[in-house]
Amino acid sequence: MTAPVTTTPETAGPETAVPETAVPETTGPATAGPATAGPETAVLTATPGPLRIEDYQDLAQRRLDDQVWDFVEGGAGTERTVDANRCAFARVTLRPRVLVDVSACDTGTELLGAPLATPVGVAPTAYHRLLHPDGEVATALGAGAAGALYVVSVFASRTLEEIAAEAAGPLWLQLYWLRRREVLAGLVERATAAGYRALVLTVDAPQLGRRHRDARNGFAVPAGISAVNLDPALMASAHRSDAGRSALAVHTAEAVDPSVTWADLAWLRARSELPVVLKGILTAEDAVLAVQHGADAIVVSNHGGRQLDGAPASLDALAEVVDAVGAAGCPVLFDGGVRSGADAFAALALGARAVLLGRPVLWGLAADGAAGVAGVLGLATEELAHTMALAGRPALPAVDRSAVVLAPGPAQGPPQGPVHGTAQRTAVGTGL
Ligand SMILES: Cc1cc2nc3c(=O)[nH]c(=O)nc-3n(C[C@H](O)[C@H](O)[C@H](O)COP(=O)(O)O)c2cc1C
Ligand SMILES: CCCCC(=O)C(=O)O
Repeated sequence: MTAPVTTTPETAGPETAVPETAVPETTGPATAGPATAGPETAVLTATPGPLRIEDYQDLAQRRLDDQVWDFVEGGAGTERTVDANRCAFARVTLRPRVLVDVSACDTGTELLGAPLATPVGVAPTAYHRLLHPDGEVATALGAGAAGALYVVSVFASRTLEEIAAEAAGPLWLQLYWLRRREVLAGLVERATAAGYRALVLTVDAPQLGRRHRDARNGFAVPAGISAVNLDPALMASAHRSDAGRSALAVHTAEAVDPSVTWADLAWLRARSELPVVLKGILTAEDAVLAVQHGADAIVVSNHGGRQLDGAPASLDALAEVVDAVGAAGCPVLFDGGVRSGADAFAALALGARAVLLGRPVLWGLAADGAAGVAGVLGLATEELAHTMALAGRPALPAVDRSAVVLAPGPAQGPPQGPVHGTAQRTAVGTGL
């Protein structure tokens, strides 16, 4: 279990006095020490708060135990799809226009009827109490402070009602198709009553991906943290640690129905008036089927490379899906590998209406609870506005395909050998 967090600044050098703690006021500027100091005065150089989203990753890694770190960072199989998500952003070139009035850049948008201050939102991720004692309530506070959409995971470790009570912005509920339909129906009812505004059905996980890090770690959800919105009887296997296998994989196999098909979507539709969003679409064929089956929105996603290893980078699938739904007017959201406002800009330019952050929000949460979540989302939004200004696109409708070139990717390379626990990933991408 992770202790409540105070942020330890980067060490500035052996002879430099570093304050004990410096809790970042979200992304506030560095407070510099005295500019000059006499020989008898200690030189105080406070290090800046996080300047890039990956700064939160560093802070999070220092706070999390190795197993939780591996659960967050890891992906399926060789993790080549995890890598592909990031590498795709390194193939983006931005095409700036000049002499455009960019004195005010507007990141505001609208999604399924809700106005949003930013098109950068929170992707559904499980068990936030692994990262911070307040769990999803802290995430909701952070998302609300940033004016961002928060998609709550069905595997949340706080109740849907607790989360809703603290949320200042719109909430959507992500669902897996549970074998026990009455549990699924109950969740839909509760979400509707608590004011959630859409149901997001994740369709890329009929089984959990083969996540070698979690299997090696015998990763299980620690006692005291659980998916409290599910029947406790459903949770036993998620807590049982066995060397060589992931308890989450066992639990998913028990809880999630792999036989669900397009035809079942009518059942969900009939249960609720809420819009239904399908998350995990990567092909034009499925995008067309989604529209035909009445999806109100689609999330282009490969689950952060945690499901089908070898699936395309999300960014490479985006234009195909946008083109396929084109005239239907079904909004397309995007996730996978977004680590900066420039990355968000690229996905928006390729046709996404909004982008969701998965791991970065968890880094912010681990680093500094609600303030860390607000910090990550605020930083991404600030960087997006900055990119819009320098690219000469002061509003989101102007962030269109003329603003980017995405060079074709190389065929994905051969596996790069075994994935080791707490492996370091190479940072690549547009990185502001
Ligand atoms: C620790 C972790 C837990 C996740 N849990 C869920 C989940 O419960 N439901 C879901 O649909 N996706 C889940 N995802 C996938 C995210 O919603 C999202 O697709 C992915 O993280 C986006 O990629 P990114 O992490 O590179 O931003 C999870 C991802 C991570 C890293
Ligand atoms: C049983 C937890 C599954 C959550 C999930 O979707 C993920 O870890 O990617």
